[in-house]
Amino acid sequence: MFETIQGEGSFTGQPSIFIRLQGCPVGCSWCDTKHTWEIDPEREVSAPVMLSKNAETDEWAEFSIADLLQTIAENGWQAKHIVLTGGEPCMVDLEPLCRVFEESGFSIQVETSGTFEVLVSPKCWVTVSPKVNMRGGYKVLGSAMQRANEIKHPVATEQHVDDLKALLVEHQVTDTPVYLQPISQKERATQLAIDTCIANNWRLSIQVHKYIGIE
Ligand SMILES: C[S@@+](CC[C@H](N)C(=O)[O-])C[C@H]1O[C@@H](n2cnc3c(N)ncnc32)[C@H](O)[C@@H]1O
Ligand SMILES: Nc1nc2[nH]cc(C(=O)O)c2c(=O)[nH]1
Ligand code: SF4
Ligand SMILES: [Mg+2]
Repeated sequence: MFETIQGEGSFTGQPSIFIRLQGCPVGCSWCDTKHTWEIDPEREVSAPVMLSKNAETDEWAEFSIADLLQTIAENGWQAKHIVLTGGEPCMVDLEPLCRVFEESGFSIQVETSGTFEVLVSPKCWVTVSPKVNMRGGYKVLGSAMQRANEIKHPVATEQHVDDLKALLVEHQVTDTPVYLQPISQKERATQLAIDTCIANNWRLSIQVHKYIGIE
């Protein structure tokens, strides 16, 4: 859990509190958070120890919703926007968490692969980053594509663009904003994303935090 600037998608630039949930079975080869994949019982630590970490780690801790709110208050964090990410946050029913945070005056956003049912509050902003043919064998759910407030697709090859176009047709998505996000700041991927955004009237998401060296 950390406070930073949202670096992706339509909330780019928004001070945000990130809550990174441990665990993801989707298996994207280029995933930039592979340390979140396994929930290894031997890597469990206490909540205070988890919060003291300032580098990527495969350690994890259990937090109650009250613990999360207390952490925000204790740190004096001023952001009013919460980003639930991971790992794959939608392996959990996030609705109770959304409700408590919204009652406390926060807006909520979830970053998901769309491979699990999206259980969130009606007001939660849902960013679906659909995954096609990843190692874990999961498929993007139509219900996630329909619920998406934005679709953010990582690209490095023409195949990634074709995969996205096929998904948009399959799930009849026409009005949702589409972002292309170059995979791992590669120059060719960035050029492909720029050209494809212009050709399709889509938007570009360049993971701003990685260019300015923040979390
Ligand atoms: C690490 S994922 C966690 C949330 C969820 N599992 C998902 O995939 O949306 C957060 C975002 O980072 C994107 N992402 C992961 N690795 C990336 C990389 N190497 N380059 C660009 N985007 C990446 C994902 O597609 C997703 O939009
Ligand atoms: N600054 C910042 N913005 C982000 N937007 C989505 C992220 C993620 O890992 O889900 C992320 C992240 O890790 N850091
Ligand atoms: S679904 Fe998200 S967290 Fe899981 S492997 Fe893919 S990018 Fe990483
Ligand atoms: Mg990230």
